[in-house]
Amino acid sequence: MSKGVLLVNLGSPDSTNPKDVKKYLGEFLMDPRVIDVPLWARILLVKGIILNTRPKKSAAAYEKIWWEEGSPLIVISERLQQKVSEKTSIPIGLAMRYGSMNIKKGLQELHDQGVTDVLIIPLYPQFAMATTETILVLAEEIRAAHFPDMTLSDLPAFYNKPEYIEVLSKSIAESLKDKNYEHLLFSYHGVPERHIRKSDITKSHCKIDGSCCNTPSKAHQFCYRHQCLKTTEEVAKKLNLKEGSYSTSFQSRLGFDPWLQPYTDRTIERMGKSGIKNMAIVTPAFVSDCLETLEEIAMEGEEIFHEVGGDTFTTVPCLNDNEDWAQIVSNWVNEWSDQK
Ligand SMILES: C=CC1=C(C)c2cc3[nH]c(cc4nc(cc5[nH]c(cc1n2)c(C)c5CCC(=O)O)C(CCC(=O)O)=C4C)c(C)c3C=C
Ligand SMILES: [Fe+2]
Ligand SMILES: [Fe+2]
Repeated sequence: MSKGVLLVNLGSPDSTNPKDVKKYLGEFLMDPRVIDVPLWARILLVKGIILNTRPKKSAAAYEKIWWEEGSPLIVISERLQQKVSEKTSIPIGLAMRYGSMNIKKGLQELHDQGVTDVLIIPLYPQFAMATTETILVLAEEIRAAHFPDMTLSDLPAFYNKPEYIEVLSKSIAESLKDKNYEHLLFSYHGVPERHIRKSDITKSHCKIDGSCCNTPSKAHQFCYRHQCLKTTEEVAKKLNLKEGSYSTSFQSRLGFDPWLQPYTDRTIERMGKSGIKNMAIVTPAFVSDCLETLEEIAMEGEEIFHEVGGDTFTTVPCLNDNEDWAQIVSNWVNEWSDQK
């Protein structure tokens, strides 16, 4: 058995050209674990409605954050891959769930290096059907069809691992050390409430109310809401944040169904209106900065805050290729590769 690792992130379009953005969004939004409605309804919604209007708008947003080397999410993921490779002794591959750098290519590259035993690391701290689950299901389908002699295992969600909480807390503390802020908002990517109920393995625990996520349950192994709230709680403990000086919200909703609440844009607006002049925001559902952090939060979020009278709006960068973070991922890889 020869071991290797595949880091997997979400993906980005090949360029900011609306045609490339349309192709990418088509693949992403036709995923039944992202837009989880019957196929006919998904085709109607995605191909009939969303893809006729959204690609142009999204392309303009990507244009604002795109780097000379390409998509920030991909460039940052490549930098992390490089650092992890330097700290480990087995092949470290990188793939994206959607777009050109796909999982099949990633597994093929590892296969070509003689790897037969692969650890998949979904680059998401919290489990979600639309992220971790879709990666693992697709990877297994590809393995069965193209690499039958390979074995796959995966790193579970790390939302509450002490070493992750430690590095996240340290990076927040460092980026806010000279900043003046009255409130720290933890903004996570949202999901439709329906996704939480679907992922409930007990079929009865998740009520999406004030208490279910704080009541111990085996449902929490796959509950995105519980895991986001837990990440906030653990970081708040570590940083000694005072009750009331921080809160959690959910961003990036799409469509008309209820998504996890409170919504980030409305929370920012409410904070400005309530007289908060200086706020800071951190986005722990993302390990790499991307469209959703660089444009939706750092640009649009700041604009909303200023419109309602806010003064300073500080965004904490994601962990990206932070040395401590690369070291933690490398430690996870080394622990796994040292197992018999
Ligand atoms: C943190 C994990 C993510 C979850 C959960 C998630 C769910 C989810 N997303 C959409 C729709 C869109 N997301 C888009 C961008 C995007 N989403 C994530 C992560 C999660 N999504 C990332 C990292 C990114 C940025 C990619 C990049 O290239 O930088 C977009 C595209 C941009 C836009 O038009 O706004 C869409 C659309 C749904 C429906 C969903 C469902 C649970
Ligand atoms: Fe998303
Ligand atoms: Fe819950």
